Amino acid sequence: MVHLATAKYGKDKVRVSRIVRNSDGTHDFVEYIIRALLEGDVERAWTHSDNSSIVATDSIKNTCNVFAKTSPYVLQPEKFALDLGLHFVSTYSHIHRACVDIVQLKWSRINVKGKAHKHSFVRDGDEKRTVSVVVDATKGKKAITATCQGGISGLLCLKTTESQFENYVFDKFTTLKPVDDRIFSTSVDCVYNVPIRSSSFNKDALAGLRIDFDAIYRSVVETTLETFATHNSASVQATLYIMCEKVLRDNADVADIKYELPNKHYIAPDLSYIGLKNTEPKDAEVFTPVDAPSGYIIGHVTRDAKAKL
Ligand SMILES: O=c1[nH]c(=O)c2[nH]c(=O)[nH]c2[nH]1
Repeated sequence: MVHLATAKYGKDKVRVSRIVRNSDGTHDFVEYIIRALLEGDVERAWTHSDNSSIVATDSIKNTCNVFAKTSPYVLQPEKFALDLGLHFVSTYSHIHRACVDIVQLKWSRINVKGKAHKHSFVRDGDEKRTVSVVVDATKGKKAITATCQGGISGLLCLKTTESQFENYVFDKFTTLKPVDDRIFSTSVDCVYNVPIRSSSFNKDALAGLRIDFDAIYRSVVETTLETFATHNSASVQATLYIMCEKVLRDNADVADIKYELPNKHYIAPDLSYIGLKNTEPKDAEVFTPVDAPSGYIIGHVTRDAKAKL
C-alpha cells in the first residue's frame, strides 16, 4: 500500500508590481515575486484524477493580482502575505492551510540634489527582502493561526581588514595558515520569526496587528551591515552571533533569527616569480576571488531553548 503523504500546490513566481498614488503627489512602488501554495481536502486530484476541489493555480495567480490592487497592506509584504493567506483559507471551506512566500525586489527612491524624488526609483542593490507566512485553519475557520518569517537574501558585503582566523584545529589535514588580517566577504541570508500572537486570526486581527515589519527589516539590515563593518572578527561564526544578539536585543517582536553566511574566499596569488611580494597579511594587495568552494556558516539564535525555524 502507498499513500499520499503531502499534497500542496499553487502558483510560483507570480510577478506583480503596484503603484500607490499618494494625495501629496508622491508615489510609492513595490515589486514582488510571490509563491502561493494551498493545502486541504485536495488529495483526490492526485489519487483519483478528480479536480473538483482544485482552485486553479491560474485563479491563485489572479488572486495575487486582485489583492495587489485591493489590499490595504500591499506596501508591507509581511501583512500583504498574511492578507492573501487569510483570504485563501477563509474563502474556500476545504482549504485548510495557505503558504505565501514573497520576494521583494529593491526599488529605492532616487535622490535628486539631496531630495527624494516623488516618483522615480532605482535598483540600488541586489539583496531581497523575503517573507514567508503560513495561515493555518486546520483547527477550524474560527481558530486560524498564522506564522510570519521575514528575512534578507543576497546582501553582499566585503571588508578589507579587521578579520582574523587563528587558533583552530591543527592536524595532519591542516594546510591553512592562521591569519590576523584578511578579507572577509559574505552574502548574507537571514530569516527571523515574528510571532503572530492570535489564536483566532482574522481580518480584524490583521488590522489590529501592531507590528512594524518595515522597522524590523530596516533594523536587521542596519545591524547586519554595522556589525559586519565594525566587529573586529575572530571568525564568521563570532560575527554571526553578534549580529543575532543585537537583532534580538533591539527588536522585541523578533523571537529568533538564523543567519547563513558563506565565507567567500579571496586568495592572494604568489607573485614572487616576478620579484613582487604579495603575501598575507601586510603585503597582500592583489587577490583572486574564489567562486567555489566557500565556507558556509549557519547560526540560529533563539530567546528560548525550543524555538524552531
Ligand atoms: O571564519 C572562519 N571560520 C571557519 O570555520 C573557517 N575555516 C576556514 O578554513 N576559514 C575559516 N574562517
